[in-house]
Amino acid sequence: MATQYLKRASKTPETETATAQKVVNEMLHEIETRGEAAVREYAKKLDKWDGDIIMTPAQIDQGIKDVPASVKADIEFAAQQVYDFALAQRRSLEDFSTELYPGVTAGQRVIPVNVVGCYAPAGRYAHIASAYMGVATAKAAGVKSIIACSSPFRGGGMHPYVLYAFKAAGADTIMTLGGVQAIATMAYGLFTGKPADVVVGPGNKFVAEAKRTLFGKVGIDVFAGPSEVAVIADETADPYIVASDLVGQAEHGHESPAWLFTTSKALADEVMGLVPKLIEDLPPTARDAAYCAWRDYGEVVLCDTREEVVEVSDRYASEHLEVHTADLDWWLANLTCYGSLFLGEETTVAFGDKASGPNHVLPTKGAARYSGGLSVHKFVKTLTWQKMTRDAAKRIGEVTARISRLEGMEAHARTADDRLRKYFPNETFDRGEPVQV
Ligand SMILES: NC(=O)C1=CN([C@@H]2O[C@H](COP(=O)(O)OP(=O)(O)OC[C@H]3O[C@@H](n4cnc5c(N)ncnc54)[C@H](O)[C@@H]3O)[C@@H](O)[C@H]2O)C=CC1
Ligand SMILES: O=C(O)[C@@H](O)CS(=O)(=O)O
Ligand SMILES: [Zn+2]
Repeated sequence: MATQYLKRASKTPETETATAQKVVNEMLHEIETRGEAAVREYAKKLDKWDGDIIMTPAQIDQGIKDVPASVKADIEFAAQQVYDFALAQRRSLEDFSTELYPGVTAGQRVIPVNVVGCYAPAGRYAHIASAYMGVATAKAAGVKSIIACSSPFRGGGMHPYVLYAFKAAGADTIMTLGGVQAIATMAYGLFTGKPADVVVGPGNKFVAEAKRTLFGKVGIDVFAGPSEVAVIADETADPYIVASDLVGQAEHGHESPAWLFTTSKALADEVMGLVPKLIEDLPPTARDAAYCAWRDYGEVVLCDTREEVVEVSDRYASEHLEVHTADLDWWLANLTCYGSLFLGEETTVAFGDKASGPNHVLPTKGAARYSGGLSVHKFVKTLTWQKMTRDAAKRIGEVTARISRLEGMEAHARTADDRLRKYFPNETFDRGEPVQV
């Protein structure tokens, strides 16, 4: 396969994993052992926060009192888009029952989990959109108790717009806590007495590792760490728009990969020329992040054919994937690994990040090979049930007894025997040879 790296990264999304895991394991051990006291210590040490953890209604009102009406309107619009998309997802999931064999009825119920924890990051930027991405989706799923956490913003309390977004989307409890200590608090039910059944939300490498480590004790949405973007572009693409979209996501942080996969050398050359200029033109926080991200993680891959591009792109399984090419339907039909797909120049990752509707909490580090992003599905359980008539137990009971004995499981077999004997005392059945060992 003829692929050529016109720019190769010195780091991969896995580069920082081991360091983060070490920090997270130590913190989780401390929090598991010493509980709320350890959480308060980390909040003070890492985020300079020693105020209340759970916000009272009066503190919430005070925190949002100066949010301008126009900001409220934008947040409400975007939160509604996310809620409506999630509600459409919820409606696509149906309870059903079916007769599998005469007299054997089985079905599924789709029901929400009881308690969820939603995290919205606020280290480098105030992630207003992440606040409604989690909470509005949990609300659409029908979750009764939604606990929301975001870190104190730059040494102060919770950012007022993040707070407003939590409240507008319908959070029941709001806590001023960031990072590992927030994720652990929600998972263990510290301060609230309500351990979350599922903890969701994006975050930096520490947040993502904390969720990964706690998975099992608590459900999680997906490994949603430092943002990634990939753009697929052919000779029909606009190099300026492509470069702008790569830089648009590289501003997330030092560890945010931006990848270009293309069949056009001319386009690749133009984009590589433009990206540093666009980065140079950014304000300081964004410039610093995007500069390091492009330097360490940026890649440009040139392929001969679009089939090769699909292969490369599926291997990277980027969190966000934009396609700027002719024949968009072909790409939609052929690409299989991405967190969310943005087809055509008219849409862009930022639209999905903030306001279009499909969720922006998405898989990173290759997790898109096996999972999509946050959706209503992550907040519901598909539970199965069954019942049967006595007549149906005849056939099912016989097969069960025989298979149980073939497995060496005599006690299982006897539960079937008992029923056959009780319901059909005058009949004989082939129930297999009793297990002797
Ligand atoms: N995959 C996805 O769906 C999304 C990912 N993101 C990503 O979320 C991330 C947000 O990161 P941040 O701005 O940092 O906010 P954050 O809220 O995730 O992290 C801030 C917290 O990190 C903790 N922390 C900082 N340094 C630490 C250290 N040395 N040891 C232990 N804990 C430490 C602090 O407690 C602080 O509260 C970005 O990487 C962004 O790309 C954002 C939105 C969506
Ligand atoms: O990684 C992501 O999903 C982010 O790009 C979302 S946001 O830009 O932080 O809203
Ligand atoms: Zn983004």
